[in-house]
Order: sequence, then C-alpha cells, then structure tokens
Amino acid sequence: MTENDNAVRVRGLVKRYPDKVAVAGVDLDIHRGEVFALLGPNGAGKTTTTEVLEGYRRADEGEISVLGIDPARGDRHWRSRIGIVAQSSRDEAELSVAELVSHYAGYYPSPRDPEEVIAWVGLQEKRKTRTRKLSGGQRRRLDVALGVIGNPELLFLDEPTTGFDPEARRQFWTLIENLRTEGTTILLTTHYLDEAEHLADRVGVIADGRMIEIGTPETLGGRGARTARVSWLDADGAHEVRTDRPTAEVAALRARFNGEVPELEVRRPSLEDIYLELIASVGAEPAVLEGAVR
Ligand SMILES: Nc1ncnc2c1ncn2[C@@H]1O[C@H](COP(=O)(O)OP(=O)(O)OP(=O)(O)O)[C@@H](O)[C@H]1O
Repeated sequence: MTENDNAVRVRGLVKRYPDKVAVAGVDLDIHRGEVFALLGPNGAGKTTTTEVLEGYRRADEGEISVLGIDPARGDRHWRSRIGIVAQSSRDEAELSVAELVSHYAGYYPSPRDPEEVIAWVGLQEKRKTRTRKLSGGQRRRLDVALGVIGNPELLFLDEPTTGFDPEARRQFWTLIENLRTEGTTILLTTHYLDEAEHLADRVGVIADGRMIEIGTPETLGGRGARTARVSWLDADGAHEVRTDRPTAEVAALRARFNGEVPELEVRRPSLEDIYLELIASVGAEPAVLEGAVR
C-alpha cells in the first residue's frame, strides 16, 4: 500500500507525559474520503493522538504519516491542507463572524468563499455579530467554519458537538455529511455513540492509550456481540434467548402461540452496548457516557 491510499498512517505511536503514558503503541489507518470516529473514555488518549497527527505534539515513538508527511516536519503548505476544530475555541471576541472568517481565509492558498462558508454553517444572520456574543452552539459552528475555510483535505473534529441540543446536533451532522460527500477525510473524536454510529464509516475504540478495536459501526465487537435478544412472556413468566437468527426464532414463537406472542421484543445491541462491553473487557471505566449526558 502506498502513502497515497491513506490520509493517515500510524504505526506504534507512543506519547509519554512525565507521570503517564498517554498513548501506548497505537496503529491507525484512515482511508482517504472516510469519516473515522475515535471513541474512548475520558483520558483514553484521543486528544493526544489527534494532537500528534495535527503536528501540535511530538510523538516519543512511532511512524506517523499525515497526507504523506510526518507531522513533526509539516510545513506551511502541509498545514494548509488540514483543518482543525479543537476542543476549546480560540478567542477573537471583538471581531464579527464575517471579519473572522475572512481573516482566516487569508491564511490559505485556496480558501473557500467566506460568505458561502458562513451560510453553510447557518450563521448568515449572525455575520455582523461579534463572536463573543454568540451562543455556545453558534460559536461551535463558527469553529467549524474556521476549520473548513482553507478547503482542507483532512479535517480534525475534536468533540465538535459537546453541549449541543438535539436539533443543533442534527444540523451539524448534515454539515459533516455534506463535507464527506465532497470528499473531505474526517477524523472525529466524540463522546456520543449515536454520533459515531450516524456519521462514521469506521470507528476505533481506544482505552488506556491502546486501540482495542477498529471496525465499522455495524461490525464492531464481532459477531458474538451482535447476537439479538428475543424476549417474550408466557404463563411461566419472562423468557429471553440470544440468537443469530431472530426472524426464525420469532416465526417459531408465533407458531407456538398461534399468532400473537405476548410481550414479544427483539433487541439488537446498539453501538453503545457494544462499546460498553469492549471497554469493560479491558477493565476501563466507561466514563464516556457520563460525558455524554452532562
Ligand atoms: N499536557 C499533558 N501533561 C501531562 N499529562 C497529560 C497532558 N495531556 C494529557 N495528559 C494525560 O494523558 C492522558 C490522555 O489524555 P487525552 O487528553 O489524550 O485523553 P482523551 O481521550 O482525549 O480524554 P477526554 O475524552 O477527556 O478528552 C490523560 O491521563 C491525561 O491526563
């Protein structure tokens, strides 16, 4: 495989802090044009990994290639090919939305049209508003506008929708889907399992600095974890079976009950169920879910 096949190629990434190994040997390939979601509990090493890929932190060990370049040696041209929406936004409180987006456009060799980007993130009505007066959700959309103004090939989104209400989150998802349709490669870290399920082509679960598993939202956890649960009620009480063939199981039950099966329920594990099983299997705390409801 050549460098060009993958937007990101990481082998054996290690990052140590004085009192902590934050990333303990991670391998990761992100294909061009895909949306890849990194999931994991608080402190798992997601932000550290992302910051190494962005060139903001140096790896202690490992081979890292981002758009064919080692981020530790990334020059201005390389930097102009990536877009970053970090966890905390920058603060240029006195500029208006339009001023700030135009200002950022000036940093890039072939930026998008600022007015188009402002419209695209749904901030037309705020274009003259000073950024300090924006709500949290509006500020986050502005962050995305600043992340994509340079027309990046690869976009890093670190917990982009934390604090959004459900409607704002849906709107944001549409933005990301549009970017993906245009061919932008996206690395997303998120605390929301439904967000990963909705947006990601593939998901990587990281805990204690290690990549536990990589798969599509449909295949993560393997076949065993995907087993459906069929439950029903009869004179003896509640019953549940786990099965790979829920349709056949339901047909058999219907035959046994002559049609209607009392309290019949067929449940497939959600990505959240599978994530929790994976995290539990390595003894890590699934604190990600507390993050999700705060
Ligand atoms: N600058 C730093 N100095 C020392 N330790 C750090 C530093 N940055 C992160 N760490 C530690 O490294 C570990 C990984 O942190 P990181 O921020 O990468 O995790 P994360 O998965 O992004 O977590 P969260 O979901 O909470 O953002 C944590 O134990 C954290 O405390």
